[in-house]
Amino acid sequence: MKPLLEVKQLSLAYGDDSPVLADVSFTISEGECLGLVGESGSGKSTLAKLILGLEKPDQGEIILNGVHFHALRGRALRDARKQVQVVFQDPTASLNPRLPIWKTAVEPLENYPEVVPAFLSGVRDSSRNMAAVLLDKVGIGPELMDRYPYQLSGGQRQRVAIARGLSLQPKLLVCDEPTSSLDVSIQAQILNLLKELKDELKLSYLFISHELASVRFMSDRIAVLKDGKLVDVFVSEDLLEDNRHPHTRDMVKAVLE
Ligand SMILES: Nc1ncnc2c1ncn2[C@@H]1O[C@H](COP(=O)(O)OP(=O)(O)OP(=O)(O)O)[C@@H](O)[C@H]1O
Repeated sequence: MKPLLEVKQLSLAYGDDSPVLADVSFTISEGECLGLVGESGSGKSTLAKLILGLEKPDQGEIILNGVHFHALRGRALRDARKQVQVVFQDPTASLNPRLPIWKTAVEPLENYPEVVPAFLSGVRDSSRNMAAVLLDKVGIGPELMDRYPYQLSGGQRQRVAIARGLSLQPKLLVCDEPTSSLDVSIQAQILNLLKELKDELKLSYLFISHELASVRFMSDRIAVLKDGKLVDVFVSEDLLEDNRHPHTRDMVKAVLE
């Protein structure tokens, strides 16, 4: 399958500290979900920030659809940015408390008036109608459209954040611990929703979590990050194989115990 994202020998250190990421390389194909798992502090969120263009690497390259991301400037950078969107861990922090949720859902489309996602083609002239379609995709009915974030449950807020992430019909959605702030009972609903949306909209995901079970459920392949280095990359079905890296085996053991 064609690589959508190529990450090549990425390294980053903050100041004189030891590197947060060292020589990290991987690819994500079109339509693939790559799970990224690692302990707290292993560098997962930093890697996400690099892919989103929020940080610059000291060394290495990020290539999106054949284009070198960090070489881009101006309009070309703006065009590339819309292809990669993100859903963060805490929807309360990522939603504007002063906006009704329908406005938050379509905000990115206001910054990119030229973008017409296929699923919004019939309603592009009305922000409110676009919001209704988007929110419906994530299971938020029109009766909730005018609510503010504080009037929703955590799971509903994360659904709105997902709607916003999808609004520009990105190629890649970076999901950075998208269920970690939610009740266990709600986590499975959000994972199922993300899976359905991935198939429906033919998205690729970088799915980041410290929870092996969620990563295994979501991902086609799994990459294991330890102290800023990728120590293991494998297809999800091979998680329990004998030839896994010792660190991966330790993580599996910890879950089973
Ligand atoms: N802006 C920064 N300045 C200095 N150090 C940083 C900065 N951001 C992250 N770090 C350090 O980089 C390391 C990796 O952090 P990162 O947030 O990427 O890890 P993580 O795997 O996402 O952890 P968690 O699962 O706890 O979110 C940590 O030691 C962190 O303290």
